[in-house]
Amino acid sequence: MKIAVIGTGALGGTFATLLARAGHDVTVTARGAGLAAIRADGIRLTGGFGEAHARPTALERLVETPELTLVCTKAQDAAAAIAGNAAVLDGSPVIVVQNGLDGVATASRLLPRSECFGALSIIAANYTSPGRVTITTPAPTYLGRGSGPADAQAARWRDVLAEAVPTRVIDNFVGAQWTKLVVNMLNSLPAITGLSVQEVVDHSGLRRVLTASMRETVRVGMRRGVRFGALQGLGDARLRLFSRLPLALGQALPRMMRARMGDVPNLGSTLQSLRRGQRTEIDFLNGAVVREAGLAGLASPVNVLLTALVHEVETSGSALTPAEVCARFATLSLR
Ligand SMILES: NC(=O)C1=CN([C@@H]2O[C@H](COP(=O)(O)OP(=O)(O)OC[C@H]3O[C@@H](n4cnc5c(N)ncnc54)[C@H](OP(=O)(O)O)[C@@H]3O)[C@@H](O)[C@H]2O)C=CC1
Ligand SMILES: CC(C)(CO)C(=O)C(=O)O
Repeated sequence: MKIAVIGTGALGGTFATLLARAGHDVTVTARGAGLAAIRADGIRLTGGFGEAHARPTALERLVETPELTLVCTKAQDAAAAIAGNAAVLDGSPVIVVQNGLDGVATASRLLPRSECFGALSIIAANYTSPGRVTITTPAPTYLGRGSGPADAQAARWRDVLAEAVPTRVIDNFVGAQWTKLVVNMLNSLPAITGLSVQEVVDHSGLRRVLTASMRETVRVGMRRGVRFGALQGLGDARLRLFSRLPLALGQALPRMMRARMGDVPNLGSTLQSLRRGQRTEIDFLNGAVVREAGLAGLASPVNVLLTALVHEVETSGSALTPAEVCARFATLSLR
């Protein structure tokens, strides 16, 4: 099958390489150093999905309509990346592999004639240098669209992606985006401190802040009328219970996520952007919680501060120590 991947970083590189290994005819779009590296030596993947080397066609923009396209940019780049290829993409099926709440809606707006799906990936992929990706956790990817039951088209694309990585089709994709948003509370503290996700969860003070940010996200979702979708053993009943437990007990959730992640350090995709000197996706992660809280008439002080601290580190270029982070949260009552 002719498959295009737009945005060939950590996840895009993973999908492109493994879909090529499965025998698909893969074209990727990239730019600058990434494009030059892929043209020179293809994409090399190491880690949890094994060793793989693919030599996909690499272009700045697509020139012909693929049978399936995966959009794998960070959320802040998705609109420009899709618009830049809209002339050939509109009318053909697109899967947006992205965290945050907005990916599928952005694609549907820019490609009104396309069927647009979303994929939520629990894979932890580290873009070590242009054209090089290491998988630190080989976890499943969840595919779907809308708030209803999974449909036959989603199941068809699941079958294609499953040739590359473990992929499941899910009901209530919109609710699952919220569940993934709760999981992505794992991203901001590594970006602020420079620590891995595992080190953050292992630090008692940072773990309290992390747990409070997750619980705040669940409370905002509940107030917005969200029914959390099933993802990685999490779902509506479990998350609602998590938001009501005493904070100390709630810390079992990030500990469970950490245990599933294994011990190979996971930087998270947000810290990886900072390490490459790029702006982060934070306004679409913790920032999305702040936006949704505003719409619900709720305060979201933990997510407001986490978003601000990531922007502070983006601007200063200097990480904060765990003690400095805890001091910045000292005046908030974490719950
Ligand atoms: N990495 C991970 O482990 C996981 C990531 N995710 C989510 O997946 C999504 C992708 O993340 P990730 O793979 O880490 O991101 P990366 O930053 O590693 O890769 C994104 C790629 O998109 C490219 N890009 C940006 N704008 C354009 C454009 N206009 N045209 C073409 N290419 C463009 C970037 O190029 P350049 O390098 O030139 O900027 C970069 O190579 C995010 O939403 C992330 O939150 C979800 C689960 C795990
Ligand atoms: C699940 C997690 C934290 C995996 O790294 C992720 O989604 C990310 O890094 O953006």
